[in-house]
Amino acid sequence: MRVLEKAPAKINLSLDVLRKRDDGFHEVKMIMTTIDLADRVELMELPFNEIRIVSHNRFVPDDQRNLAYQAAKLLKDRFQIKKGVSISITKTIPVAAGLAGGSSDAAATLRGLNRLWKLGLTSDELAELGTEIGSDVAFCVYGGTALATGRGEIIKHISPPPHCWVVLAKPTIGVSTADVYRNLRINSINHPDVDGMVDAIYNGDYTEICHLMGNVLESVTLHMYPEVANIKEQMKRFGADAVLMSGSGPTVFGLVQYESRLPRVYNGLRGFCDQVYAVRMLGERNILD
Ligand SMILES: C[C@](O)(CO)[C@H](O)COP(=O)(O)OP(=O)(O)OC[C@H]1O[C@@H](n2ccc(N)nc2=O)[C@H](O)[C@@H]1O
Ligand SMILES: Nc1ncnc2c1ncn2[C@@H]1O[C@H](COP(=O)(O)OP(=O)(O)OP(=O)(O)O)[C@@H](O)[C@H]1O
Repeated sequence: MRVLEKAPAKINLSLDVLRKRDDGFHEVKMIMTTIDLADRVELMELPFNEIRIVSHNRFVPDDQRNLAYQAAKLLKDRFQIKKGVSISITKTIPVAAGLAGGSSDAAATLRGLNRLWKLGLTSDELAELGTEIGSDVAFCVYGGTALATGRGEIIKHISPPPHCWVVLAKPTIGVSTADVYRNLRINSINHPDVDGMVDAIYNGDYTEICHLMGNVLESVTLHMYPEVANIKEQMKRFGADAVLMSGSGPTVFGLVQYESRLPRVYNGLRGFCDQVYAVRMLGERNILD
């Protein structure tokens, strides 16, 4: 039997860090939403008891370091599954980009194996398991739009943002999330208004959403990699309505309300950045059901 799952990327419309916790993680308060840029995860039963990763992307590990492998191993161990599976990952989401590509592949693997192995787990149970793999995995199990707190695993679903385009530009560098959190100066943070953003989304107020976009990790990554600041500037110059770095970066995204404005932003960025995408938001819940 064969199961296919879509694994979409996320962006953070707002990302605040409240404090460093005793377990080394940071307490966050952020708004995540799914976008229409997705990997494809294909799961196939194997006639022997092994987890096999197939990926033709040289930046993606094909062993136990792969988050999709870890998802399969977790389910096998927890539910004593003695079956093998081949996990084929077709990457579209850029790697180490701040778009939760690996987390979404892991979440897709959890959803897909739940079907393949007929485990009967709920989305909430899958999200709880996903938290053992990484902080972004719980959100990726559901997709949609959410306010995420704790270390990112406490998910409160909220209404989708109004329809608009998202232009993404990924500089050639890859960023380590752990490095970015480590270099964050907690005491000099300029906190974004995350609750205001929840209200703006609820009210479908596009202008206010643009106005309130903020990410406290930006200061760290922009300091480490000045080219990210340059891409932000260019995206603004080419006419995006609002521009922000996603997650720990280095991908920069810009919101564009009117399709007529899209070519100027997209083509402008293509001039000096290899990986540029123009996609829609997929903020509704149950897009992955
Ligand atoms: C930046 C974001 O992508 C925003 O959505 C997430 O906060 C990061 O989520 P992630 O990549 O799934 O992160 P994890 O794999 O859980 O953690 C990677 C590393 O980032 C740091 N980390 C992560 C999440 C968090 N709330 N506090 C942290 O300090 C920790 O050093 C951790 O070792
Ligand atoms: N399925 C996977 N796809 C991509 N990278 C993976 C995968 N599994 C493990 N990795 C490893 O994880 C690292 C981070 O990749 P990923 O694309 O998940 O980062 P990210 O988008 O910054 O994640 P996040 O936004 O959750 O912090 C990569 O350098 C890679 O070695």
